[in-house]
Amino acid sequence: MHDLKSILAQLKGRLIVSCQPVPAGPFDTVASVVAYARAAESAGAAGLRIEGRANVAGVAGASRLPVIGLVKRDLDGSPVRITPLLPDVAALAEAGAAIIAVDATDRPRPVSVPALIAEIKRHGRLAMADIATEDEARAALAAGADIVGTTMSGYAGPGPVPKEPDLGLVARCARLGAPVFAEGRYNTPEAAGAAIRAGADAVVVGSAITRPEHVTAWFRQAVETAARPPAPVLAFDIGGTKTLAALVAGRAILDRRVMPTPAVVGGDAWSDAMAGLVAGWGGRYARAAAAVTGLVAGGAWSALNRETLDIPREFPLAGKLAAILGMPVEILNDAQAATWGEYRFGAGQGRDMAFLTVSSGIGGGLVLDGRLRRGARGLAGSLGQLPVVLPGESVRLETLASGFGMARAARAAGRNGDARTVLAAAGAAEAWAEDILHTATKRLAAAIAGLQAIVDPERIVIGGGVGLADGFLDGLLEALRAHPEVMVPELALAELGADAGIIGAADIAASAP
Ligand SMILES: CC(=O)N[C@H](C=O)[C@@H](O)[C@H](O)[C@H](O)COP(=O)(O)O
Repeated sequence: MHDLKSILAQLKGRLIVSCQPVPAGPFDTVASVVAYARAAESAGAAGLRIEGRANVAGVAGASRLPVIGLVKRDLDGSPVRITPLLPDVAALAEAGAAIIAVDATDRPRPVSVPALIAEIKRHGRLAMADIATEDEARAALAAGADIVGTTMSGYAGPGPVPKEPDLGLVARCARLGAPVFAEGRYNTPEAAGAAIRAGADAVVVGSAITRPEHVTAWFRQAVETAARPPAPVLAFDIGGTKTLAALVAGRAILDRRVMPTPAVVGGDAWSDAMAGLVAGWGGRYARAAAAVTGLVAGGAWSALNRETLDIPREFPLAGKLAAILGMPVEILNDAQAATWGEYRFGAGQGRDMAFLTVSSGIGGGLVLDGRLRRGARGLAGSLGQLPVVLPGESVRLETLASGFGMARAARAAGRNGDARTVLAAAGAAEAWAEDILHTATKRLAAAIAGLQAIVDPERIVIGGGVGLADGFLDGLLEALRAHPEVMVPELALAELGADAGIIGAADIAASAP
């Protein structure tokens, strides 16, 4: 009889190694599976996950660790592969599995999940339910499962398999109160540790330890992608007034075309205009990207400021562009794309950095630990949206300190002209303009000091037509003097100018696996 409590106590907070060689590969023998199991045991693993009756019997005879047994079958008429049939349960129990894993996803199957779990219990073994959703976990527990495994997350739906493990599902299942084993794509020690912190009782790791073919492919792909000479990428930059298309290789722009952004975004006329803009470029690129004004999250595009561009709510831009171009299109916010461009090829190379573009509006982005941060809603780094509380009102930083904001202040002072006029007049020591510049830079400096306090980047890169104009950086540095020295960042001017967004977007698409 296998005692749930003592086996779970043995596995609690420990590593379980799944020894499942690539089918028909050089390690797909009982002897190799046993060798993997013994190596895992000698290195301190607390449990093993083994596929197939013969492998389970071999490992049970060679190791003292508890074995999670399963049988994979490819059935006609059902996508369920992990222990879908009742006779396999008996065979695994007889071979020495202490725990038997079954696919417990809500999909067409020959034998119901409750019937499989009852069969496992009948043989006195523990039932591990491999699920993909919290609802499936609830149903399996209600049917008597002893352990929930997040094994099937990412494999039971229609979409592509994600790269990262599903820590959110681990956390949600942990709240159900039953033992949870995190499993599936825990490919690094960091991810495995994160699973325990998310509430997992144990972590099952397979490919990263026992499938050298997979690990080799990960490294090969990373090395070859990094070594590849930059192939041209088609990139769009969709702004409030103009839409730019370019063929980009690394930081070089090979070709470019521009058109006014159509007034109505998303209709047939817009699709035709986008297709027309890149007509004749077919065959010159194999990847595509778009940097856009507004918010981007999960392939959808939304307006952040309806005055800049009136985008239909949650517009499926990635899908629409993919249909026009006939290939997947990476989409991202334009300021975040420019941040990545400056990080890869410009003033922020190789360091934790923030980027701020001060032009008609104010946008921004963050690169931390070599990764562009997009944020849960696509907002990360949007410093222009920072609320500024003034007596009696609350407005956003962008409304006050951007090019439009400075031009508005000039009109209020009875002057004509845009932000550049203000900067030129301030340079000539005209008091009215010095006043406006001082007010704008003072507000921006406060936000920048706040950003330094929150993120503490090594460098903040300033770009945008206003940010790069003569006199602006000096004004900003002057205004920063009012803040404690530790909150005054290292500032640098952007190096890629107006092309930063299109270069950054193209590079993100180029470096995807
Ligand atoms: C979805 C499915 O069939 N998963 C299988 C379940 O046993 C195995 O192929 C996985 O290797 C195992 O879950 C461990 O995951 P990873 O190899 O990602 O560490």
